[in-house]
Amino acid sequence: AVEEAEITSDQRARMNEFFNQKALLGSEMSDEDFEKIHELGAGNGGVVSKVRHLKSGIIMARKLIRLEIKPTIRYRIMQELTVLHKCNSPYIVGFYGTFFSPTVGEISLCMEYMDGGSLDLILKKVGRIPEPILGKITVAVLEGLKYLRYQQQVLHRDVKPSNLLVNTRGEIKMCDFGVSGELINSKANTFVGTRSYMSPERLLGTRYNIRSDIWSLGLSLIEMAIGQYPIPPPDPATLRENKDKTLTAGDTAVEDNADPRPPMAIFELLNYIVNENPPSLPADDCFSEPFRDFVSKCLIKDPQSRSDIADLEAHEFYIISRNSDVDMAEFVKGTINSNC
Ligand SMILES: O=c1[nH]ccc2cc(O[C@H]3CCNC3)c(Cl)cc12
Repeated sequence: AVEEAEITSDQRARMNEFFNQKALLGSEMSDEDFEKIHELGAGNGGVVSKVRHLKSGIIMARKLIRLEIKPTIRYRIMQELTVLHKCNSPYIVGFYGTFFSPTVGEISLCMEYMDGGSLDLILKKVGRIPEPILGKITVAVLEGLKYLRYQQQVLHRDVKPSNLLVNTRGEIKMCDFGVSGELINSKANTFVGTRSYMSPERLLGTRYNIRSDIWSLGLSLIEMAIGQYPIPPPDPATLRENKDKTLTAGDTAVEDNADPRPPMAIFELLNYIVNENPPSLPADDCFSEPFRDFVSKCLIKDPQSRSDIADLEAHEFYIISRNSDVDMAEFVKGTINSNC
């Protein structure tokens, strides 16, 4: 078995702080208990807003899940979501509770608010994320996956930059993992978007396991390192151009990294993932050899040969990143729009 993740006293203190907040909530929450502040993001079958819980004053992120489903299915989803009360880890976004709003016919998921937002939005702003920061993100995701798999017996199933959240305390947490079987089924045929972080074996319909989440981590790391979705591999010219474009003081958002090619049609893309070589970090100077090797071990196409969590936690890049002194809080503060 994998030893229970040791967490620092500081992390333990923050988790207790969250539990104390949660205790203020008392009974079942409902629609009229909240005041909407503004929208945070959308995706994975729901819209997420920054809200204030009026009685307690707690600021939360509220995800509204709109599903045209029978009450029996909805009831089962609500039951399965209560598992989230048990998911308490420094690497998993905190969960306040869930409730159903009959008026709007939606399930609400109330979660810890992360004031740095999701990494896809940060990536759009800064262009590319520096390797030392990606090292800390790697540690958080591996610890989070380990916690979900060995303490809660669930797989994430949707690792990607938009499901990785950060805050100005320097914390990195995962959200939107597949905890409810019913919710997974009811969203199964609602694939939207033009990109896939799914592993080749998952696209081929084979059983899903932890190594599929490892593939998604590898793909996400390359995307955050080079500043664009890495399939099909961008040509070296575009990469060089993106390298020069980083956020300078006072800049507004860097326009999307200019990949001149039209996006691949989704079938062509999925076909490419299954049949072509996996993406890799470009061999140019700005990525360390340990980082490149780590990512290549995550993106081995054969799931049997791909590294699993234990292999990766023994990898040089992980050990360097675990021990590195990176000011994540400063990085996140630097990405928050000063003019908003
Ligand atoms: O602060 C948050 N706390 C919890 C959850 C959450 C989810 C968010 O975006 C969704 C939509 C795309 N993926 C995740 C965003 Cl943008 C923020 C939060």
